Amino acid sequence: MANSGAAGIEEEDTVATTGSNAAPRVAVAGVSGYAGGELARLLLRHPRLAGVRPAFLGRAAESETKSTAWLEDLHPQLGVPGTAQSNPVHPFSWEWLVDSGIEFLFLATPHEQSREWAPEALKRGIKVIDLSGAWRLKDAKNREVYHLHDADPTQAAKLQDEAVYGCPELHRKEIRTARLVANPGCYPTSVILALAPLVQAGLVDLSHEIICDSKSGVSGAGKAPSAKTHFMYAADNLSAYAVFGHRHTGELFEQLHLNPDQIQFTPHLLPIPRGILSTIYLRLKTATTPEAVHQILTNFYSGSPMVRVHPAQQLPQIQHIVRTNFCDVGFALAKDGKRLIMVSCLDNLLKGAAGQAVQNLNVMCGWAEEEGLL
Ligand SMILES: NC(=O)C1=CN([C@@H]2O[C@H](COP(=O)(O)OP(=O)(O)OC[C@H]3O[C@@H](n4cnc5c(N)ncnc54)[C@H](OP(=O)(O)O)[C@@H]3O)[C@@H](O)[C@H]2O)C=CC1
Ligand SMILES: CC(=O)N[C@@H](CCC(=O)OP(=O)(O)O)C(=O)O
Repeated sequence: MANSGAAGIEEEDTVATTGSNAAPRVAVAGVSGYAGGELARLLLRHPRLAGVRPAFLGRAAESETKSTAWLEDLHPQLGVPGTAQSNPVHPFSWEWLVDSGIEFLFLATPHEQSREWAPEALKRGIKVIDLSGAWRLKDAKNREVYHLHDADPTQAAKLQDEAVYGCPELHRKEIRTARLVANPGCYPTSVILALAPLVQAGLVDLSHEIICDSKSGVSGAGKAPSAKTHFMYAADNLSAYAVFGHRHTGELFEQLHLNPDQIQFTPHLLPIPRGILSTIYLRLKTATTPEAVHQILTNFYSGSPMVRVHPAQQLPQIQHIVRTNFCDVGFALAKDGKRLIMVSCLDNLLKGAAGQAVQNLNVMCGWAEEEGLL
């Protein structure tokens, strides 16, 4: 799996290895961010990567922000900077990545940067798992919300066709052989995993709009402070935002094969650091029983270790999934057997971002999907 090595490169300037060549060499760009920090934590303790240290990259050397020398300066929870166990952060450089024999590049970077870097990586034979929204949407209309610019639109269109939406529970087979995996958005992961089994089974009465009411902790907005994430606004508060126009709506249309008349999505900012809870209101075409709904969900997720289906009426809670890679899915069915409320919960930085990205790496490498995530 691993490349043969980096001929002519100084030992300390490349990815540090500890002897084994069996593990692939992986790198994280955007490691100073919230999702990048979680990726670093997961990759450093991943059992399959024990022989080869992951590489961590900051911005390019010539960019305005100075790259920090140690990962542990950026994320002190990972250890003490400057010790034998600490990890260097390299300035972003294609030459360095190629010379270091990197095979998988995680992009925990803004959408525009990921749109530019993914083709560059693939050109150099490096597979990409992109955490941004840059490559998730097949329909150009849905993508407009990201205002992406392509240096080579023809090549970008080809790559967009090739990109695989990185929801292993739906696209495991395609992810296995993908070169470019577009990790899903945090909100869409929670909504899609709750709805897909029922929508795919054709059980949902789509003459009634599906209403998705989602609430996210503040880390969903990234580390850059803003008026919205300011303590004085976010604390002791609950607010709806991006009503009728959140950029994640396109992912729901495309992945659930629904149109704007059939599904409505409203996000809310919750005054907690991390976690998402989605409450989804829908109607079934014919009256059914809680046991039948539960059976459909458990059948759908029987081979999916990261989704936990709750028994009827036992609704998931954020406390139970925070700092885990699980998505918990539960439901309550009204007495009429038709009005159904689905509730799903996940950690936006894990199953909603870094954890799902590592899950995708596991699938691409043919490892057990949950490795390094339990
Ligand atoms: N937070 C979340 O819950 C989720 C985030 N995502 C996506 O994951 C990606 C990362 O998110 P998150 O960690 O929250 O974001 P942060 O804002 O916390 O971190 C962004 C990272 O990108 C780097 N960066 C910013 N601009 C550039 C640039 N021009 N070139 C290179 N690097 C750059 C930053 O470096 P520096 O420190 O130098 O500024 C930082 O490392 C985003 O695309 C986001 O949409 C996806 C799902 C959930
Ligand atoms: C609370 C909060 O602000 N959440 C972010 C979404 C999280 C995210 O990063 O999703 P993408 O990867 O699609 O950007 C938002 O609503 O914009």
